[in-house]
Amino acid sequence: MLNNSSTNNDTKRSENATSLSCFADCKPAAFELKNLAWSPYKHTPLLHPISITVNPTEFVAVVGPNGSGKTSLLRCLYRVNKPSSGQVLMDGKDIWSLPARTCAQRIATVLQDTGAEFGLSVFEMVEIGLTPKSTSWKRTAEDSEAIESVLALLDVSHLIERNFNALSGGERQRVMIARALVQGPDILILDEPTNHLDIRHQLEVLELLSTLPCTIIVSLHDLSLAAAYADRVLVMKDGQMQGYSAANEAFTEQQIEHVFEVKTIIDQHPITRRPRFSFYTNNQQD
Ligand SMILES: Nc1ncnc2c1ncn2[C@@H]1O[C@H](COP(=O)(O)OP(=O)(O)OP(=O)(O)O)[C@@H](O)[C@H]1O
Repeated sequence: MLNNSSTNNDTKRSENATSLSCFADCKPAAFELKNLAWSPYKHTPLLHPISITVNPTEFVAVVGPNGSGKTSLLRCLYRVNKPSSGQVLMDGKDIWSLPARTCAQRIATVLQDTGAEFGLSVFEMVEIGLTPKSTSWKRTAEDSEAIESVLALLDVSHLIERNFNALSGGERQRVMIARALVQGPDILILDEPTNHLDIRHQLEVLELLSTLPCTIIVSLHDLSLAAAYADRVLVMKDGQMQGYSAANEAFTEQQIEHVFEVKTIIDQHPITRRPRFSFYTNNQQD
C-alpha cells in the first residue's frame, strides 16, 4: 500500500525487475490527467472532467459500477478516446502530441474480450508483444527466453504450443497478460484483467502486477483486490470521479452504499489484515 508498506513494495518490485529481462530498460511513466473529459456526443458528456496524477511505479485501481466510465477512461489513457477537453500527460507531454509509435512502445494494454486471433499459437500471441520495440523481424534467443519467462510467470508454460483460440477464458486472459509483460512497458493498463480467472489466479496475477517495476492502472470490480493490491484507488460513478485516495482510505461503508447501491460491513481480514467486505442488500436484513 502507498503509505505503510512502500518500502516493502519497492524491494519486491526491484527483485522482480531483476528476474524479468524484458523490464531491464523500464522507465516507469508518470501520468497526469488535467481536467480530462470525454464523450462521443457533442452535448452529452460521458466522462466529466477528472484531474489526477499517477506517480511512476504507482499501482492505481479504477473501480465503479457497470457503466460508470472505467473503460472509457482507460481508453483515454492509451490514446484511443481523444479527450473532448483537457489532457492526458505522460511524463509531462500530451499523449496526443507524441508519435503513436512512442505511445505503443511505452504503454501496454490488456483489454476485455480478446477476439479470435487467426489461429496463432500461444507462443506467437505473446511474441506480438515484442513488436512495438523490435528493430528486426528475426526472433533472437533472448526474445524466446523472454517469452518463456513471462509464460512461466503467468503459469501458462504448458500451453505454449496450443492454439490460442482453443484456450479457456482464464487461460486466454493469462496469455494476454504475458503478452503485455513481454513488451516491458513503462505503463501497463489493464481492463478488468481478473474477469475470467479463478480465485488462485486472481490473487497470483494481482500479486505479480504489484511487484512489476512499471506504472500500473487497472480497472477492477473486486473491491477487496483493489484495497489489497493498489497504492491508490480511483472511484467512479456516472462518469464522475467520486474519490482518489490511498487504498486503505478509499472505502467506507457509506461511500460504497452511495456508489454501488449495496450495504457493506468492512472489517479486517484476520490473516492478511486487509479490508474485508461483506455485502448485503436491504432485503437481506432481518
Ligand atoms: N463509443 C461510445 N459511444 C456511445 N456510448 C459509449 C461509448 N463508449 C462508452 N459508452 C457509454 O459510456 C458509459 C460508460 O461505459 P464504460 O464502458 O466506460 O463503463 P464501465 O465502467 O467500463 O462499465 P463495465 O463495468 O460495465 O465494464 C456506458 O453507458 C456506455 O454505454
